[in-house]
Amino acid sequence: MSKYGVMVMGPAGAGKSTFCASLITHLQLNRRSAFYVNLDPAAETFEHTPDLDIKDLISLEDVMEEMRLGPNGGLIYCFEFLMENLDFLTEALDSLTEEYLIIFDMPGQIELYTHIPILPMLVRFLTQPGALDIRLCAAYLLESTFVVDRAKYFAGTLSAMSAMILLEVPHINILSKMDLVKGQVRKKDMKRFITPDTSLLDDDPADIGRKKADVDVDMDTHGSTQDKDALMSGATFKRLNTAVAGLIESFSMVSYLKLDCTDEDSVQSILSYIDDCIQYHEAQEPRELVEDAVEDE
Ligand SMILES: Nc1nc2c(ncn2[C@@H]2O[C@H](COP(=O)(O)OP(=O)(O)OP(=O)(O)O)[C@@H](O)[C@H]2O)c(=O)[nH]1
Ligand SMILES: [Mg+2]
Repeated sequence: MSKYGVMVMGPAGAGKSTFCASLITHLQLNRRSAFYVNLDPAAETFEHTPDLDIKDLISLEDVMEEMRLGPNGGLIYCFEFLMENLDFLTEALDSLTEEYLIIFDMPGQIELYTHIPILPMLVRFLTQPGALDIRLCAAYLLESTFVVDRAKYFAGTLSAMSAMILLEVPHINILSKMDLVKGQVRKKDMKRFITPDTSLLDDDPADIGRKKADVDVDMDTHGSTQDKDALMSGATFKRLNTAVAGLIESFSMVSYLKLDCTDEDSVQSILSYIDDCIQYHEAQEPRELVEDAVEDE
């Protein structure tokens, strides 16, 4: 029996857990079954209680204390431990029917998506035919506020592309928290972020619908604007960004869907893409026909 799932990934604070919560609420409202798997050993609070929580296997706090590791090393240890104890996943997921959408809420440490092979191994295990056989879609979230700093946006896009190449499963990229940039970036300029446009690097920030002064104020919240300007405007930095953007363009793999978790239609639209990617409805249709027939009697 096939199972269906989505793995929600992306950098820290991108809105992964919020998206998982919105998705579950939306599925419940539409009488669909969700199975929520928290794979973030540091996550404390949830809008929906996880059906399976990695913290029941191992907690990051314990690992950091007992192994004397920092948060990133601790997280890698937790995932290595999970890979040695895959029964933890098999026992919980094996009996799920094709009705369920299994939602994996992942941690935000970027190392997990770029530096080490643990995630590809986990995905291979979850999707292996004859075993759990989950039809899995990866959803990679990037914060839409990154569009005010093009270097950050292209770096984030590169990490999304890296995850796509590493995981080798159907993949959608999502610009999250769209409500935060509404009215700040013109629609036609937004299109250039939806499908990355390298010429963005040649523009002045004021040209894409925001004043340079506003962007500098944003930067100031993360550190000294003066220092940042000096560091981030050098010719070498520009060449690096152009090379990164050129790489992204030459692969031509990444484009984004827009997500605003506060908008039900937006969540539905992303869910439709996920359903299409994993062909969820193909397995459900015969069941719905039978139900309709019973109702008609
Ligand atoms: N305005 C707005 N805020 C959002 C949205 N999605 C998430 N947030 C906020 O962004 C912050 C981080 O959201 P999380 O869902 O915890 O992000 P995460 O990716 O799970 O974070 P980590 O698990 O720590 O990597 C929270 O304060 C959320 O309320 C959104 O669509 N709009
Ligand atoms: Mg989270």
